[in-house]
Amino acid sequence: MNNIPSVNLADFLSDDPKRKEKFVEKIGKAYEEIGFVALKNHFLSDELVEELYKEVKNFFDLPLETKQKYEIEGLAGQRGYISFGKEHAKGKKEGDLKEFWHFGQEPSEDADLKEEYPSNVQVEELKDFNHVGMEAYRMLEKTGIYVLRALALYIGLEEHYFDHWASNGNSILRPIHYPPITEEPKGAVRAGAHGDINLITLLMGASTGGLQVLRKDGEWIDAIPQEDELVINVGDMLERHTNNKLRSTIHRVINPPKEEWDNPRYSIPFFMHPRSDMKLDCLEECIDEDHPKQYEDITAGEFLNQRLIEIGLAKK
Ligand SMILES: O=C(O)CCC(=O)C(=O)O
Ligand SMILES: [Fe+2]
Repeated sequence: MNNIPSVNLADFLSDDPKRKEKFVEKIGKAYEEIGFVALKNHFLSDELVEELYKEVKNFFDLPLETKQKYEIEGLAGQRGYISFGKEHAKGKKEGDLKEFWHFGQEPSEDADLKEEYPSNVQVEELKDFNHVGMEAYRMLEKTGIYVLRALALYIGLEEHYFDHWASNGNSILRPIHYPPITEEPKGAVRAGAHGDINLITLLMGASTGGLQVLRKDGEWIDAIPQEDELVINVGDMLERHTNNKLRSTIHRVINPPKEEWDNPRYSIPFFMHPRSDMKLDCLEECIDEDHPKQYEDITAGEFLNQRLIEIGLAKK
């Protein structure tokens, strides 16, 4: 059952101001309540999604020694391959039952950010892997910018408030492979309960099931979108910036029942980060007598570094 609200980006892009306004209200309310929506009419074509899955599956099918060539020390897991079991949810000791890849930002010439972002790691064995990944990256970034515009309006900010911070931001596209489960996982799960670090996450592949979201009443519910929908949720950076008005909801990926252990799972989240110098200080629009300021001032870069240490990807 699909328990998360579904919204249609075509409403936001429509010339009819009423449709646009309705989209803003619906997505804003959903993020105050459950923190997740399913989005239709994003900018990823079916062909691109299909090609990306093909490349991603081919990559994870490569021999482990080949994949390990692309696991590069000193990048805090921010680019290239991250091996099985390495990442764990904040506060949990068991590693998640997953291996993954990170594509990072390739900023436009005029953005003056070349020095700041490490280069992407190029997979020699698969000639289309990198360019297909980056094409999807750009379409997800474009989709995310519209979602952030809707949220800016909902909060009472100027519509384009996030544009500068999120375009050429430090976003990450993360294809994940959850391999078949071959032995009793002893406390480990495909993805332990966590909130995402970033502003918003756009997730492809949740239609295969396994993703669960923690509702305010403490109940875990399945979040299973239609095949053509992206699941989009608010992350900790946006929760913090909006002084808890928009919620970064805890979610997890559960292990399947034993008779389905043979089935691998693939999913592809896009973690939309701002530029590192964005201040995440609680917005004045979100502070009043009933909602006093909840967080210390911090930049996106500082917040990310703290969190990468807490989840096992960066060293102190
Ligand atoms: O695999 C999924 O469906 C979700 C993964 C996730 O929540 C994450 O990587 O942050
Ligand atoms: Fe997540």
